[in-house]
Order: sequence, then structure tokens, then C-alpha cells
Amino acid sequence: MIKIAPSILSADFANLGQAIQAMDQAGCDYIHIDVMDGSFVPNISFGPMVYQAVRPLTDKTFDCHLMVDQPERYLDMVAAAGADIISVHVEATKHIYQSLSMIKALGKKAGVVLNPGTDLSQIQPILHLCDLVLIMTVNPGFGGQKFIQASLEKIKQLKVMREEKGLDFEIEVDGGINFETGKACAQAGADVLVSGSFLFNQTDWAKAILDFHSHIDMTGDFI
Ligand SMILES: O=C(CO)[C@H](O)[C@H](O)COP(=O)(O)O
Repeated sequence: MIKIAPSILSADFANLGQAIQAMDQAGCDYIHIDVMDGSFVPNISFGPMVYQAVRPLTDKTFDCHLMVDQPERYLDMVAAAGADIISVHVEATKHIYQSLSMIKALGKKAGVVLNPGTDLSQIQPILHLCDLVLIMTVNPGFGGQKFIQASLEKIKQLKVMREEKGLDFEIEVDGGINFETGKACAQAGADVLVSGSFLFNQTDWAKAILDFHSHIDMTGDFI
């Protein structure tokens, strides 16, 4: 079944803990937490100390998206602070093989992320190290942007690559995800939908998560 990962970038920061607990109760699968450094992306968000503060509030998987240059510098810290999946941008490091190996050595699931303009060929040599591949469906840095339709072809190609190589990493998508774009991504091959502004703007989060599932159920071929 498709997994739903609320991006807490769209939460009310004055009540961050409550928002995470409410999404947990609403039935989400992962909690997606963006770490932005103001350099790799033009925005600044949460750091390891925020992970540490909210970690005791839920048992859900913390899905850490590192939007930072030289992510190797932060792997120890986010791992110790409670991240379960740690994803690094292939564009942010000269040493992607080493970064993924370090994440694995820390006992965490390793993910690689591709910006919309990055070709899948960039990650071909390291796919066997990945538990998750995150396809950005907007340019990273901000919530509330429009889904980039060309991402669908990339998701389809990645699914084919996974089958051809006999691998089992999850395919995650992030940016502009609503019921329609989420359904299209699931049809293309996505396993995990990150949703920020659309999900947080719904009045009933539990219903919205169920609705994500029912929208995707309707197609019948990926549940
Ligand atoms: O990584 C991100 C932006 O860089 C996000 O996870 C972002 O929060 C997605 O938000 P939305 O669903 O509103 O597009």
C-alpha cells in the first residue's frame, strides 16, 4: 500500500509537537523532516536539535531529507538525534558512495535524492546502496510549489531500473503532491508520497490520509 509522509515544513511551528502527534494519530506512515542549510537551498529549516526535541513524541519513522551541502558533516548528528531514514542529495556531495555507506554504518536506512534537473544516470552506480530514492517533483527549498509533470517519466524509468537490477528500494516523491498528482505518481511507480501544504491545509488529516489511499485504490493496480 502507498505510504503517506507528511512534510512538517508546512506545520504550525509554534505547535510543532502537537502537529506531529496529530499526524501520527491521523495514520501517517512516515514523518518527513526537511533539513535546509541556506546554501544548498535558499531556505533554512530544522536541524538535529529539533529532531531530538520531537523524537520522544512519536514512534513513526523519521524520514530525514538533508538539503545541505556536504551532508557527510551532519550524518552522525541526525542519526543520533533520531532519524530513521537519512536521504542525501546526489548534487550536494562529491562522495555519494561514501555518504550512503556512512548512513548504513550508522545503522540507518540510506536514501538518495535527485533534483528535477538531475538525470537518473547519476545514481545508477549507487542504487544497490539505497533503501530509498527520493525524486523531487519541485525544486527543493520551499513548500507550496507546483508539481513538475516531467517527474512522472523519471519515476517510471526508476521503477524499470529497480526491476531490471532486482533491487527493492522505495521510490518516494516530494513536492506539489495532492490527490491528483499523488495518484499519478503512484501509477508511475511511487511507493511513498510526501505531502506538505496540501495535507496540512485539510481540516481533517485522518480523512485526507484515507482519501489519498482511496484515490489510489481506484486505479486498482498498485495496492
Ligand atoms: O522538500 C520539500 C521542499 O523542498 C518539502 O518536503 C515540501 O515541504 C513539500 O511541500 P509541498 O507538499 O507543499 O510541495
